[in-house]
Amino acid sequence: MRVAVIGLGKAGLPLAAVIADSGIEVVGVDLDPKKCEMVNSGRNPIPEEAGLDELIAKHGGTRLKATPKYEDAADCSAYIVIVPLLLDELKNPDFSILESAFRGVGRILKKGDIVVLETTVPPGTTETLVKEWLEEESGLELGEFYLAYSPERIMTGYSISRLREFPKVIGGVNEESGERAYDLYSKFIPNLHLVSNARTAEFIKVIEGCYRDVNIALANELFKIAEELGIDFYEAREKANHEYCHIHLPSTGVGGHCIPVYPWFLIREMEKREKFNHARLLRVSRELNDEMINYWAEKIVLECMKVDKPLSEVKICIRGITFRKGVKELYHSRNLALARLLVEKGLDVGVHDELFTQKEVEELGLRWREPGEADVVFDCFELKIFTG
Ligand SMILES: NC(=O)c1ccc[n+]([C@@H]2O[C@H](COP(=O)([O-])OP(=O)(O)OC[C@H]3O[C@@H](n4cnc5c(N)ncnc54)[C@H](O)[C@@H]3O)[C@@H](O)[C@H]2O)c1
Ligand SMILES: CC(=O)N[C@@H]1[C@@H](OP(=O)(O)OP(=O)(O)OC[C@H]2O[C@@H](n3ccc(=O)[nH]c3=O)[C@H](O)[C@@H]2O)O[C@H](CO)[C@@H](O)[C@@H]1O
Repeated sequence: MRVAVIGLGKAGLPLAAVIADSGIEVVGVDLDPKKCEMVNSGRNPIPEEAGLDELIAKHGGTRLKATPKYEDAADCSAYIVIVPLLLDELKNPDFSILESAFRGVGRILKKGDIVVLETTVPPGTTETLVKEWLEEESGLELGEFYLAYSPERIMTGYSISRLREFPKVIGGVNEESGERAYDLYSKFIPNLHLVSNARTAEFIKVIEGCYRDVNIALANELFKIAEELGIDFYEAREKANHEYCHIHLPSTGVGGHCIPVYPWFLIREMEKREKFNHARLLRVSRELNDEMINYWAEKIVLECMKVDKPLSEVKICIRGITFRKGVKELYHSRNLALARLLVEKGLDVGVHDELFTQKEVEELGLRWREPGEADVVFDCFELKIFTG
């Protein structure tokens, strides 16, 4: 059998490599021809992913063949789709990338094939939109092909170990699809759980993100209260946490492609159904986390006011602009948003990030500054303000 993985990004490539490493032939379809070339020559385009270098060197171009053309995957019998789903400016899911990927699969779909979606989506997406796109494009009806959903639960940097150890759930749009998808995934995922249906599997992933967002909002709120009361939050947190209490870590807010996005799937769906009160906590948590940059900006300005210079001449350095430490990714980065907010306030802000070069920072429209050349340094990951 041959399996196609559609989308060789931070989530899709580790999955494709793990499937290939289990002995199955994989065709990776990605619109980016440069990425395909790299994979086929055994070079890993995601160097921060532990263990991926070895797998790509071993299977790239042999058991794992990458291509920008869907037609090259026409002789596969299983199609796993993992391309991004972003939010539009009104925070509604923008399905355009997913639609184009499924229409691509629909054009080469054959009787008996199985299709599995892994991208995080609003519950109900697989059984409605995805089914329609595939049926329209292939001329087949569900039953002639099988359709399921299994959320990707990796974390960039730890994806290979997560795929091999972390529990993974899978659910079909009907019973037969669920069973077939379970049999397929059992060949390369050791810790696999079949759930009632695709909608439940979709919900599981979304609520995991909601749990983190709400709990991080709580941690941020408690941090602010602790500061106000003159209490060391971290000391208190360490002693407060036990089996039944897990207070998360405070931050400049929640960034990345995942956690700030998923609550909106439920918020917008409840709004559509006019159930406004069903998603109030989710909405408030989003606001609290996004507003953390205002809290930190105020603290930084107060520190700048202690420097013996006019405020606009105080040299500030924002250290760390990625959405989390160690991952070169700026999507919804609150650290980057904080730097931009301080610039908008007319302050002399430079940034420093060990994952970026000066040129890359300048291309973002920001100034590069070494921490040693600043009067006030804010470390976005340590949440510490230093004076120079
Ligand atoms: N990265 C993570 O930590 C993570 C974790 C869990 C779940 N996910 C899920 O995975 C999804 C994808 O995330 P990612 O981090 O891999 O994104 P990414 O941006 O790293 O990669 C997406 C890849 O898809 C390719 N692509 C785009 N449109 C395509 C199309 N029509 N056909 C084929 N290829 C196409 C792009 O060229 C790119 O290589 C997310 O939306 C999320 O739902 C990601
Ligand atoms: C731990 C984990 O499995 N996570 C994954 C997550 O991965 P991720 O790459 O988005 O990273 P996270 O660590 O979750 O951080 C997100 C943002 O939250 C901030 N944060 C975090 C913890 C905290 O206590 N206080 C905070 O403020 C942090 O700074 C950053 O901005 O999403 C994936 C995609 O769905 C999921 O597989 C999965 O849930």
